[in-house]
Amino acid sequence: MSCISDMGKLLRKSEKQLSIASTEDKNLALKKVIESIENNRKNILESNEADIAIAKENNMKPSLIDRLKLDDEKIDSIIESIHTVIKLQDPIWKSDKVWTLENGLTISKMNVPLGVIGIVYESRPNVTVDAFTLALKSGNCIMLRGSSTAINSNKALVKAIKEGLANSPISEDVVQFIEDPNRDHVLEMLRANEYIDLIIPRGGKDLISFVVKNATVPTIETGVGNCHIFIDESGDLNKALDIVINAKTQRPGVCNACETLLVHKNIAENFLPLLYDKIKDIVEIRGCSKTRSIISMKEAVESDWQEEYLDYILAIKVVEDLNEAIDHIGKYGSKHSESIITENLSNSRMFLRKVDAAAVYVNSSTRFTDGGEFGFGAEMGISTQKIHARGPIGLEQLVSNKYLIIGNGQIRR
Ligand SMILES: NC(=O)C1=CN([C@@H]2O[C@H](COP(=O)(O)OP(=O)(O)OC[C@H]3O[C@@H](n4cnc5c(N)ncnc54)[C@H](OP(=O)(O)O)[C@@H]3O)[C@@H](O)[C@H]2O)C=CC1
Ligand SMILES: N[C@@H](CCC(=O)OP(=O)(O)O)C(=O)O
Repeated sequence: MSCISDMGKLLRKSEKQLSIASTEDKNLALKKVIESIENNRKNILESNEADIAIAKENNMKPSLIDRLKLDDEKIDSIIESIHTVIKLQDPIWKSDKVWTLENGLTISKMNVPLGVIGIVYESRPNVTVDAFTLALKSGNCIMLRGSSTAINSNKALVKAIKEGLANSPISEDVVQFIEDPNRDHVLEMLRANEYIDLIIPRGGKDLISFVVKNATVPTIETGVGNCHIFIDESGDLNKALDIVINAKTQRPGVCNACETLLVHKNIAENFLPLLYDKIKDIVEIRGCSKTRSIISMKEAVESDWQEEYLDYILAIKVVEDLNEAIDHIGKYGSKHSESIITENLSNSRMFLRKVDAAAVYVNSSTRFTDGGEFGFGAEMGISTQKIHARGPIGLEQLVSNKYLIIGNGQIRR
């Protein structure tokens, strides 16, 4: 028997218990997991050091090592996320829609768990805990398949989660982790309709296209982030500087970092030298011909507009106006996060309405597209598709519904 079907059976067995667990029991289980992460902190950090050492040997780039690395501060923030999810309202067995028909039937639309969720995710150990936490609070069991590059960290975190659950009213079987890095198991997950109700692929282009081609289990796709910032003619240049520097350099290895900057032609000569001065020592800049007529730099070619660098590289294009910026984003953007810097209300409205993306910003950094930042405690991924869930996937997106109809003998005529 394969590891997927073995795990699938355990998950299906635990599903019923978890789907009807009380909020108190789920919160208690999460508190026990927090205690256990604290108790396992040293082991988690040592295991992460092992992953980092291997990543360095394999020449993983620094921006991606930053994504993989855990330290005390990151463990504290993982724990903080669990605390936040504990405080959030339980989305299950809640209804915002109850009505009575003329024949006296009362119908309630109730939130219920999806069942078993499978997630395939990138080299980011915090996702192991975030995904488990959101799944548990929303009454869903979860099968975790993290990146092989984070295997030691993930094993240590799952050990801590299971130890916590063992001291709680919720079975430790509600979470299953695939330890074998063979990608054949991913394919098996994608087709395990008997055991998995929803797959969330969280990663790059190759993963998403592999999933789209092969999955028979329903999926919510997350997507790459080719995110833009457009500095409009009326943009406040001080705000623009802070926002661009934040969106490019705070964590360049993540999907909501800015990859291309679009600058209105009427402010390009003022703005570009200011920006260049601030970032030239840390960010490689590639520009269109108009940008290069203001500052000398490497030429941006067609592939630069398409690329998600996930690195200290920024492409810059000078545009005629708002419409050209919106068209460029429509052509090259990945429908993740897009921002306009403007003091012009009608341009900000136009941008908000016309740009088709999961998160559209005015005068702020694209880095805010994040479940934690949005107040969801954590995120299962950021959906860039429109069906069912769009943007950061939190508790509210991890539910299905069920209609409850209460009568007193009605029949249909
Ligand atoms: N919108 C969102 O929510 C998010 C988007 N992203 C995007 O993800 C990308 C970064 O992730 P990256 O580090 O490249 O992660 P990858 O896409 O390389 O890997 C993610 C996971 O998928 C697995 N995987 C990748 N390709 C395949 C395949 N063909 N078949 C089976 N399994 C596969 C990996 O396994 P293994 O590593 O073991 O080979 C890993 O577990 C960026 O583009 C980023 O923008 C990332 C996170 C969130
Ligand atoms: N929401 C996260 C980014 C999403 C994410 O995990 O992306 P990535 O680091 O590309 O795997 C954040 O703001 O840090």
